[in-house]
Amino acid sequence: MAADEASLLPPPPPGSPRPETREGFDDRRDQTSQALQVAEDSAAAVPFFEEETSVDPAVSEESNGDLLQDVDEKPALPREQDSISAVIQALEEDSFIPPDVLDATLKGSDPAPDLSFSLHLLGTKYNDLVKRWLEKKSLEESAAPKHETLTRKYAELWAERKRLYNEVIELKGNIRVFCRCRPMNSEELSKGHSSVFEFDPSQDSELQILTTENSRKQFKFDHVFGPQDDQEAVFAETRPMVMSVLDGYNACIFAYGQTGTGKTFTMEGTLENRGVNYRTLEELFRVSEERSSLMRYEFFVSMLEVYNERIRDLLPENPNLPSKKLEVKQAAEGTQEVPGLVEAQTFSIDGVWELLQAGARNRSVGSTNANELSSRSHSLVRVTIRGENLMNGAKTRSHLWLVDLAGSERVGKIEVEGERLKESQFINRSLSALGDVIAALASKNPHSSLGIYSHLPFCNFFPFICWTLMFVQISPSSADLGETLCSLNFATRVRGIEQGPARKHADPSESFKFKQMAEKLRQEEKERARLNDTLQLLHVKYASRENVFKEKLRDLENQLAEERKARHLHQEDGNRFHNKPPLPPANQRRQPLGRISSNLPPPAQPRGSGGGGDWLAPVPEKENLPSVKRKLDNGGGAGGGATGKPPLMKARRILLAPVVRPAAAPAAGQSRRRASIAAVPGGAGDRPRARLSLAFSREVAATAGSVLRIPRRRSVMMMPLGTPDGKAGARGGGGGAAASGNKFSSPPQQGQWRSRIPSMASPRQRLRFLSSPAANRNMSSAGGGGAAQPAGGKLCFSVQKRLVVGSPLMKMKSFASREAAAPPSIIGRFGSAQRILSTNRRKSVF
Ligand SMILES: Nc1ncnc2c1ncn2[C@@H]1O[C@H](COP(=O)(O)OP(=O)(O)OP(=O)(O)O)[C@@H](O)[C@H]1O
Repeated sequence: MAADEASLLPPPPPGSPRPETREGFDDRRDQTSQALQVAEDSAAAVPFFEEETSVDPAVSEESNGDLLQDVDEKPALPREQDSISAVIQALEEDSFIPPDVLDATLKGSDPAPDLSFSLHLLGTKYNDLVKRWLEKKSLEESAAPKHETLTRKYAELWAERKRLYNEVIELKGNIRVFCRCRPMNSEELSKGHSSVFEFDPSQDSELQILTTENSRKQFKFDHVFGPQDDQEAVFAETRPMVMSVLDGYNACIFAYGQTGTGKTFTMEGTLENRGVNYRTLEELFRVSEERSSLMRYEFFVSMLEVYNERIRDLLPENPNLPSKKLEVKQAAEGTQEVPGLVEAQTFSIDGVWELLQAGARNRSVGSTNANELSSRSHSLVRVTIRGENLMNGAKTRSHLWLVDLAGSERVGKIEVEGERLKESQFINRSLSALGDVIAALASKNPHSSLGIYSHLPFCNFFPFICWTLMFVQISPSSADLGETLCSLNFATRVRGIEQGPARKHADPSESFKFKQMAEKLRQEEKERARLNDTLQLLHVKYASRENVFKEKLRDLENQLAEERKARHLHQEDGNRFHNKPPLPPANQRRQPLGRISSNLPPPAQPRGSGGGGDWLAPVPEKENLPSVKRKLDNGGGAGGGATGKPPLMKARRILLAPVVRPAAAPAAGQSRRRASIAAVPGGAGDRPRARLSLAFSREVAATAGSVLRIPRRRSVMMMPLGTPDGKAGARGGGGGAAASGNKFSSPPQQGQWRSRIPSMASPRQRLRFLSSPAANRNMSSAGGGGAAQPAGGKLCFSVQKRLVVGSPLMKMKSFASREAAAPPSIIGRFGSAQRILSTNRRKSVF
């Protein structure tokens, strides 16, 4: 046995009998190997392994733990024979063999030590297998949810990447224009032509054309490739756009330019310098391989040629048969199709080059003076990509058009005639149509171009194309300057059309200016909206307030009407006052004038020669009506003839009844405006005093529609109108003169009056009480004992109150003009309102 073979055997356990001879050892090794093989085979065959997918990891771990626990708990078997039985039983039951049982197989004097050793080895191996299997199963099951989460996340990220990628492509522009200038060829150099192409590689989107010796014309494109840029550099810029085709977007790359400027070189290239077509397919295969775990792609290549407005298949199934005529038709789902066009499926990049070359060989080529190998047809390669998402089953189908257009040179330059002239005309017409189609595409109404340019089939596909890349190929030679400028102008037009309102290539400073303007406009719009809202709110507020005011006005008018009505009734009642003036019902005493008027005395008889008798006659209307005023002027003036003064002005409110006013505040629902005059016994001194308590409500209607706010309650203390000797004798009109003198010349004191008279139910009761001897006694004692009593126990005074609203000075001036000699006495002032006592109107109260 070789040494290395011996090293493969496991070391025998300590204490185990070892064979002495090489032969014995070899036999034992063979037996062990056979036993191991049998054990492994049996382990592979037992259902234990087949059931692995149905075992719960928690349960398996638990059972594993139980097994190990059982091992610990089982007592060591003393006898070797028993241990062998235990091992065999464990194997039969597919359970873990306890290590001590295994060890026991080697102990003692076994008649077959090799068998014991083999059994031990087998058991150990078996235990290892069970342990590994359990670990593997546990790992698999714990990783399963993670695997699912990761797969889902991957799918989400992939979808997001796809969206962002295509968004970037869109932001870069749906139509991009690259310019490529080929190097000067030997013929041009030999003829001594100079290069008109100027290009700074650091400014890779600008080029300049020397139009004359001193002037240049600048052009800007998405990218400019100079003569030194190779095919790889060109494709590096193209690659990002190609990728979106795999995401299900249609795309188109076409080369445009004068004959011999390198269109075919850019698109097809050569074996050494493969062009865009080959590199694109190569890239598509590479990426599809990358995505193979998520997507499955199928690629189909078609090649066709448009020659003199006829479509020809460049990959016919049988090249020997004449090519059939193809047409672009609209499919049922609205897409454009070319029925009958061969679609060659390609499974790898290996066969693509051959395929492209075969198609290129079938192109209609001719020879002109401009370029011997110039193609007089448009060559189109269509790559169809069918994709299927392996996770959700979503399917996509997209086309990539790779177009090598015919030379764009003007007919006049090429000296052709006959068939060649016809070709040139077709070419020029189709190229001019291409511009129109692109313009329609850029004007966001690409469907308008459908069907009108069937001679350029890929134009019909433009509406379904997500993005387009145009290579404008130019020659650097001064001999081709005219054609170069034409091509560049056309490309500029294509790019300019696309730029329009698009998002790219806007001047940064201009865009910043526009952004600022837009921001300002937005702010102004916001402000305008805010002001509008405020205005609306004010309108609403104004409308609600107007309603409130209208309501108030209506209330006031109602009150005024009630007052008029009450006054009218009270004046009628006044005619019967000598008997018992009736009080209006409590609910009609809300208005102060109603209350006052309810106590009107009976009309006084004319006294004296003044004959002012009729001024006290019941006035049907308000006292400040013009008719009344005239009456007052005539009668009152005469009545007050003792002074001979004309009345100051119309009185608005007249209080005639002496009212004992309780100190308590008016109950809710009572009149808001009250005026009362109470004649009460005076204080110390021999002069009887009458206290006039004038209480005003908070609001006094000064004029219709205006409300004057005054303090809720005021009491005005006034001197009584009795005679200095204490006789408050009855006075007629002439008595007015006495009362108008110094009785009210000094401003009255203001103070709080507290009634010492028992509260009476009604003014009439109070009046009776005041007239009674008991009251006189009562008042006399209250007044200091020494006070003279009113004659006959009767109280007689005259008072007139006037409410003047407005500036006191103005009113005074007004009074002065009419009554210069006797200014009215102001007995109370509440804000801009004054209470004035005048003597030109008097009423006697008993
Ligand atoms: N960038 C370039 N670098 C090197 N050689 C170039 C380049 N561009 C064009 N050429 C060479 O110029 C010649 C004319 O090119 P090509 O045939 O591609 O022009 P074309 O525009 O396709 O002409 P046509 O309109 O006749 O098809 C070819 O020999 C080509 O190898």
